[in-house]
Amino acid sequence: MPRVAPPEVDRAAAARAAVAARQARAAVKKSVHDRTRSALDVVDAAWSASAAPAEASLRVRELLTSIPSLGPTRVARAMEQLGIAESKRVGGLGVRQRRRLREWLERRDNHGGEQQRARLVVLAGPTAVGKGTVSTYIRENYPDVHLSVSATTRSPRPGEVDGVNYFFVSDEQFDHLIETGQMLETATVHNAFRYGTPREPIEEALARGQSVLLEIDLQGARSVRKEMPEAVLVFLLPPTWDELVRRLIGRGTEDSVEQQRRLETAKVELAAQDEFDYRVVNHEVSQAAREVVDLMAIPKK
Ligand SMILES: Nc1nc2c(ncn2[C@@H]2O[C@H](COP(=O)(O)OP(=O)(O)O)[C@@H](O)[C@H]2O)c(=O)[nH]1
Ligand SMILES: Nc1ncnc2c1ncn2[C@@H]1O[C@H](COP(=O)(O)OP(=O)(O)O)[C@@H](O)[C@H]1O
Repeated sequence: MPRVAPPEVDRAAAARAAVAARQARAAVKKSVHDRTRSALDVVDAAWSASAAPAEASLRVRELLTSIPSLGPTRVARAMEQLGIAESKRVGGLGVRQRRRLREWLERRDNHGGEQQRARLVVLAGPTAVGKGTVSTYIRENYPDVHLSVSATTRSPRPGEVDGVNYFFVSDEQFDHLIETGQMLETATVHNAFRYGTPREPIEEALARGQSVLLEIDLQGARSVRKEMPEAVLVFLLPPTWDELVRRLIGRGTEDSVEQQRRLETAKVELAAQDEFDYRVVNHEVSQAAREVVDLMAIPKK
């Protein structure tokens, strides 16, 4: 996307923004909260119509290391997760990079600047409610969340990439993964193929301090709860039953017999929603995604 040249500088606003920039660079006297708010001001100022060179030319790395509690290593890791190159300046951020950076700073701020405890969140819900859509949104917009990649014995659909959407394995390979203790949970879904969650990438992500999202079926959610009681279970709900039916039919990936079968299963699954810690209604994808990500930050009930 071509970058739009910033409109002419408004002097008063530029001066205000410059103050915000100085604050962001100033000594580490202020609280983490204040510093995080200043950093947010700088990000906004660099992007506002009145962008002043002071904010725009500041490197993101410098901006982040100006926040106490964020050392160079943590900053480098955060920038990698946020998809921001090491040398990037605040004024040179793309729209999505800026949004991710803002959200990341906002979330840190909401938790008093402390590195939040990494959480394992399980997202389940009836067929076609939008689990895949919400998870994809989270993968693309919240890069500091680790999305677990499941193994499955089903074949890839057009456009699906091995290692990104799933690890596509044979029945024998799936057996081997189970026998060697590499799976956190497995289930046969829709009476068809086997699916399972590899254990090691999850443990590694949690050890790094990264929260993890599993998008799995109801049986899988129950197994994870047994194995890891500290996991947070989130049930994604459709706004209405009719909307669920519309989404299933609208997706057009199943024939009408399979659709009926899945809707019967959906009724059973909806009846299990009380087993979950939280319910999120998927009215709108970005909102539902945010609600799920926010749950990674609050203590388990
Ligand atoms: N238990 C379990 N279920 C999974 C896992 N991965 C995916 N699933 C579930 O398997 C079901 C089928 O997924 P998929 O083949 O992508 O088809 P779709 O849901 O029809 O798009 C969905 O309900 C997923 O939530 C896993 O690792 N474990
Ligand atoms: N919030 C939403 N509003 C409208 N349509 C949605 C929403 N979330 C998902 N969808 C659509 O509903 C269909 C089913 O979503 P999908 O992510 O495949 O469901 P699941 O993974 O739960 O089976 C898709 O066509 C998707 O584009």
